[in-house]
Amino acid sequence: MNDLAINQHGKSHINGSANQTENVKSAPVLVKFSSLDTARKVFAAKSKLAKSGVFVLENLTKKRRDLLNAARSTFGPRSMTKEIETIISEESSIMTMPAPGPILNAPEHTLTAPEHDLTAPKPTLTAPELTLTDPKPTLTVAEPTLTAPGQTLTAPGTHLASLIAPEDDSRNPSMTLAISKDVKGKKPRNFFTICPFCRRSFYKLDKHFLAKKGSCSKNTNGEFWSVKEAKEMHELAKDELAERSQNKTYFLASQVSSLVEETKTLHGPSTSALPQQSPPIVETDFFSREQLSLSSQIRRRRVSEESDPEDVVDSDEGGSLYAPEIPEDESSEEEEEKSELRSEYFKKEWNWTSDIRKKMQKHGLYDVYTKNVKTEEEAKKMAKGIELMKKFEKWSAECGERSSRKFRNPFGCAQKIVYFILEGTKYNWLNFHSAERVELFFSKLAECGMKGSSRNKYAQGYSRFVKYITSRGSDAPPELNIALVNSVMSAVSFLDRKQKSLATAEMRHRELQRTFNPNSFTIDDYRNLKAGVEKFMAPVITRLTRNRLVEEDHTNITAYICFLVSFMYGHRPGVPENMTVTEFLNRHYVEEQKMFVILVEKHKTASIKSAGVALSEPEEVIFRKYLSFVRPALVKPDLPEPARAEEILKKMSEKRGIGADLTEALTEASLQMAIRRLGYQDTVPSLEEVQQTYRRFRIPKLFPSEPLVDDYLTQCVLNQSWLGMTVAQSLNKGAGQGVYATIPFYKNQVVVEIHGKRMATIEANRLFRSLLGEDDGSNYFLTVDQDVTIDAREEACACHPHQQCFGRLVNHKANEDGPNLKSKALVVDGLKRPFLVATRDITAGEELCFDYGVRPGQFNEGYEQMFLLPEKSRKRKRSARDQQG
Ligand SMILES: C[S@@+](CC[C@H](N)C(=O)[O-])C[C@H]1O[C@@H](n2cnc3c(N)ncnc32)[C@H](O)[C@@H]1O
Repeated sequence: MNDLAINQHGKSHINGSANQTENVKSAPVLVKFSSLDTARKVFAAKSKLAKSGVFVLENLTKKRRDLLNAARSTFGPRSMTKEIETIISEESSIMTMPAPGPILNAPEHTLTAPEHDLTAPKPTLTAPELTLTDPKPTLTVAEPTLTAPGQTLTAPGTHLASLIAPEDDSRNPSMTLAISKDVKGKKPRNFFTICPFCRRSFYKLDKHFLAKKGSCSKNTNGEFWSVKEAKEMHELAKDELAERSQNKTYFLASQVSSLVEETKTLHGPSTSALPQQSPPIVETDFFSREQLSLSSQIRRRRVSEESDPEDVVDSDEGGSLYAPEIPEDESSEEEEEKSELRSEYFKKEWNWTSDIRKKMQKHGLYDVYTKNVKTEEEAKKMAKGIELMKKFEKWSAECGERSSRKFRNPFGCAQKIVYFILEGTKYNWLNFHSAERVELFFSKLAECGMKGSSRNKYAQGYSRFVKYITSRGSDAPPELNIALVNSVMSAVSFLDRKQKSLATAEMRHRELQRTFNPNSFTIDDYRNLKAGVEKFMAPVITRLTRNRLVEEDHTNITAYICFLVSFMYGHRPGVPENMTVTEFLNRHYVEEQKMFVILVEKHKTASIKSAGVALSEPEEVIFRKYLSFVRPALVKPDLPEPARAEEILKKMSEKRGIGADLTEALTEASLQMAIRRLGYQDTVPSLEEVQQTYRRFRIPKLFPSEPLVDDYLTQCVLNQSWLGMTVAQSLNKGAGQGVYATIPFYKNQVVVEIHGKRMATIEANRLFRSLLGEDDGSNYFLTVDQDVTIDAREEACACHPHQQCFGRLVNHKANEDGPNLKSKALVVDGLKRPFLVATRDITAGEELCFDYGVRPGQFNEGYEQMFLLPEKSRKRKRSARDQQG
C-alpha cells in the first residue's frame, strides 16, 4: 500500500457499520482506484497481507457475479477462478481483455458471453474501488463499473481466449504440433494454444496476454508490431471472432492459426514480419549460406515454373530446407503455398503409414513386428531387461553419468562412451573421459549382467559409413585413409572387447592400457575423419540443396545420417533408421543448446527407453530432407498379400537353389528379421526388398583362398547366429540329428564355429577319460591346442542360452569322398576358436560333416565307437555281437 501515491486512490468509504462482537467480520472498506493498473498492483500484492487479517477481494457487480455463477454451473465450480478483470477456466479461459492503449484508451471489462451487446459503443471508464476496514480490515477491489453495455472482442488477442474443444486430434501430425505433447496417448485435457503474434504455444494464452498487457505484439525476433498493424489485425479478425463468440463456437489452435493466416493474406506484405516457427539456420563450413540462398532461389524459380501443384510436391518436397529469409522477393503467398504443400506431404506420408499399419494388423504381422505379442518367455526376458536396466541406471549414475533431464537421457547408452572419451571435454557434464571412470563403469555394467547384449551393433554405424567412403577409391578424400579407418575401428571395438573382457580384471586392465595408448585413435584422428566426411559430403549437400540428387546420393545421405547419429552421438544406426515421421514432427527445440531433440522409441529390438538424438540446426535440416525425400524414395508403399508373399518365398528358394524340403530356413521370423535390419518402421518395405537384403546378408561377396576373419565372422561368433544351415535327421544310420546347408558355401568359407565351454586341455582330458564308453559324451570335446579344449556337451552354451549352436551337431565322416568341412583354429575377437571351414564348394541341401580325427580303438582297449568304423565292419561287428548276445 505504501507504494501507492495518494492520487492513485479514488474514493473510499466504509460499507455499513463495524460490528463489535468477536465472531463477526468488520465492515468492508470500499476503495476505488484511479486506474485499472493500480487496482491490479494491489490485487497482485494481496498475498503479502497473508496472516495480517486484511483481505483483498474484488467487488463484483451483480451482473458479473451472476455471470461467474453461470460459468461455474456450466463448467464446474473448480474449473472457474477469478482474477481482477478476468474469469478464467481451468482448460482455457473466458475472459475480457483490455485493449492495447492505442486502440482504446481505457480498459473495458466484459465476459464473452453471448448475451452481451456487441454493437455497443465504447464504455466510459470509472475507477475501481478498494475497501479498508479497521481493526480487522478487509481490502476489496471493486469491479470497475461498466457504464455502457458490455463491449467485447476489442483486443487483438481476445479471440484466442476461447475454449479449446477437447477433441483428440493427436493423430493428425500438424495438429499434434499445435497442442500439448502431453496429450499423446492420454485423454486430452490441457491444450496449448499458439499465440498468433509470437507463435509460441501457451497453456493459458490469456495469461500470456495479460503478461503482455493485453497484446503480445512481439515476435520471436524481438520486433514489435506497429500500432497500425496490431490495430488492423484486430479489425480484420473482429467480426469473425464476434460471430464465433456469439455462437459459442470454440476453435482449436489450428483454427486459430488459420484465422491468423487469413488475416495475413488479407494483410499482404505487411505481415511478412510474422516470425518463422523455426530458428534461423546456423552456418557451417559444409552448409554455407550461399548454398542455401542459391537453393532458395532455385526453388523459387522451380515453383514458379511448375504449374501443376502435384508436381510441385514431388519435385520440390526435397527443397524444404530452411533458407535465409529474403523478404523483398519472397512473397508470403508463395511461402504459404509451400508450407501448405509441406504439411500436405506429411499428411500423405502419415496416411500412408497408417494404411500400412492397418494392412499389417490385418495379416497379424503388426503385433509380431511391434513385439506387442509377448510370449511368457518374452515377457520374462523383458522383465529381466527392465530390472537390469534399472540397476544399470543406478550404477551409471554412480559412475558419474549426469544426463540432463531436458534431453531425457539421450546419452544413456554404454556405446556413447566412445564419443565421450573422444570429445569428453565438450560434454563435460558427462565426465566420461577418464580411464578410471570408464573402468568403473564397465565393471558395474558387468555386475548388472550387461555383457554385451547389443555388442557390435554400435560398430555397424561407424564401419558402415567409413568403409563405404573408403571403398569409393579415388572419390574418397585423402583424410580418409585405411590407417585412419583402422584406428577408428580399433577405438570402436574397444567397447566390444571391453564388454567381453569384463570376465577377468587382468584383461580389463590390459584393454584399458591399450585403448588409452596415445598411439591409438586420437582426438585429431577423430577431427580429421569428421573433416573428411564433411568434405566428402559437401557436393552431395550442394546437390541436396539444389534438388539435383543423383541416384547414389540416396545411399550417401542415408549413410551420412547413420554417421551423424552413430559417430557423433554414439547411437546405433537403428536410431535414424527406425525414427518415425511422427517422432520427427514431435521434435523440440532447446534454446540454450540450439539443438533439436528427437526421441526415438523403437530403436532396437528390445527398446526399453527412448533414444534421444540432439541435432544441430543444419543436421536437423538434413534429417528433414532425409525423411521427406530420401527415405520415401527408397521404400515401396505396400506389403503384398499373404498369397503373393508365398509366391515370393518360393521364387526366393528357387533362385537360391534350395530344395523344397529345406525351405523352413525362410520362416516369417527370418523375414521379419530382415525387415528389421532394413530399419524401417513407419515405411515398411515390400518383401522383394527384404529378399534383396536377405541375400545380401547371407551370401558372401568374397571367394577367399584362405578362411577370412572379418567383421561379419566376428559378429556371427559373438551372436552365435549362423546363417545358411538347419538341423534335420542325419543321413547316417543311427547318427541322430545332423546339420544341412540351406545355402551354397564356397571353398574356404568359414561355415560355423564349434562353440561350447572353454576349458584347460589337461582338465578336459581328465573329464574325457572319465566319460569314455559313454557314446553321448566323449565325442563332444574338441581340442583347439595344448591349452584350450572346447566342451560342447551342453545343448545351449551359457553365453548364448537362446541360440542354436550348430557346430556341435555336425556329424563325422572320413570316407573316400572326404568330408565337406575341416576343422581349423582361428583367432576371432581375441580368442583362438575352432571353426569348420568348407573343403570344397558345398551346395544347398548337403549334409555338413567333418573328420572327427579319432579312429576306432584309439582310446581304450576294448572300447570302440561303432560309428567310426566303416559301414561294412560295422555291420560285421553288429551281427557278431548279436550272435554272442
Ligand atoms: C558331436 S555329436 C553329433 C551330433 C549328433 N548326431 C546328435 O544328434 O546330437 C557326435 C555323435 O554323433 C553320432 N555320430 C556322428 N557322426 C556319425 C556317423 N557318421 N555315423 C553315426 N553316428 C554318428 C555319434 O553318436 C557321436 O557320438
